[in-house]
Amino acid sequence: MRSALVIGTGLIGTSAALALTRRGVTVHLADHDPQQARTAAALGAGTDEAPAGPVDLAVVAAPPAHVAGVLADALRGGLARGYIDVASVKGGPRRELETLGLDLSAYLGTHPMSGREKSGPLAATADLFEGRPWVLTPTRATDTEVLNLALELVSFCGAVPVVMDADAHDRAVALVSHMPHLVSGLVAARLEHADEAAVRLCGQGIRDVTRIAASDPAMWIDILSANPGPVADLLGDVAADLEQTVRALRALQSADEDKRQEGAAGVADVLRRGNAGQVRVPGKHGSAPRVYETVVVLIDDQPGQLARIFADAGRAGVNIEDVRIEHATGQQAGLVQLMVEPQAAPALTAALRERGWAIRR
Ligand SMILES: NC(=O)C1=CN([C@@H]2O[C@H](COP(=O)(O)OP(=O)(O)OC[C@H]3O[C@@H](n4cnc5c(N)ncnc54)[C@H](O)[C@@H]3O)[C@@H](O)[C@H]2O)C=CC1
Ligand SMILES: O=C(O)C(=O)Cc1ccc(O)cc1
Repeated sequence: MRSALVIGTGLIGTSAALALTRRGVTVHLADHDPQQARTAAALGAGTDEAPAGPVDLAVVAAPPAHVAGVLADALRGGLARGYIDVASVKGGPRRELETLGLDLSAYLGTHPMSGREKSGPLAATADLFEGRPWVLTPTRATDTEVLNLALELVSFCGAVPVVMDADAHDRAVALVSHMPHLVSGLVAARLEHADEAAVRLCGQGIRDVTRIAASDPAMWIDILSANPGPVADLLGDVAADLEQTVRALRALQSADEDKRQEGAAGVADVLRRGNAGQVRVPGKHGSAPRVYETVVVLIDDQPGQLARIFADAGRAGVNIEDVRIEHATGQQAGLVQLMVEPQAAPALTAALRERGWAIRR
């Protein structure tokens, strides 16, 4: 691929454009808000000048509700040899395009399974898609050339291609992205009017559960509007589980010992099923889930502390697989959780202690 046109230069479009530019592709940037395209160009994602002729690949990265319209205009204008979109839902935009009666052989619906809770070009990074699945939904009518152009883009972005049927994709993302998003929002909503004294006690658990609730509501209304059925079905299942859990907790308040035992069994059941589901969440780079040991280090909230810990871990020959930081409420201190292979944990603990770090259990 030598040239590309990215239409919609927000988080996803600009991230893809940055990755393509780094691989030597000439990238043209367009957005219905020209300021967004100018910002993306200023970040080094390409040029906001229109291409002189058709490009190899047009990448439509506008919100889902606009995808079919933007694609239809691009197809009619003959702007590229191949056309893809990156919208979070795949069935709706394809059906919309089909009703317009266009030849869709040069179009392929795709979805990179990577995002952030921030939007716009300033949140973009060239490595956003690295190691993440990128779903491709070809049909029998899809040109092989277009599929190959999309595979080249996925490879330039360092992502892992996954081929799926569009509707199967929409059911899958309802389960792993859309329904969890709403549940995260529902949990976070309980904090809106909570006492400040309670909110101050927030720890890593609630931070993990509510992180994605910080996303842009406008974008998510678009996504959920394009996939309401599968999300409602799953949320209905969650609601049934919630009702059962509330009944079990009420039983735990009972004076009757048998009722209390029934309640404990009900709560234990939901926790056990949660454990069974959680271990199925893939590890980083989409590999099988791994169980790491956590080494916890107390740090002062000062510049350079993390870099020093990583350097000390590197000197001890230990690879840090993952890292989390928990900030101590109201204090200039934090707890750094270093996730490492279980056999590496004792060596890391010893090496960090020797270098003066305070290790916590
Ligand atoms: N945010 C995320 O985490 C992910 C989003 N996606 C999908 O990527 C697409 C873009 O999302 P983001 O980059 O997050 O949104 P964003 O809000 O950062 O960027 C969207 C851009 O599209 C532009 N735009 C809106 N209507 C347009 C139109 N008619 N023509 C041209 N440009 C138009 C906006 O001005 C904005 O610059 C959406 O379809 C979304 O479903 C896919 C994976 C992850
Ligand atoms: O970060 C997360 O947990 C996400 O779920 C990000 C995300 C958001 C939207 C998408 O279409 C794909 C991925």
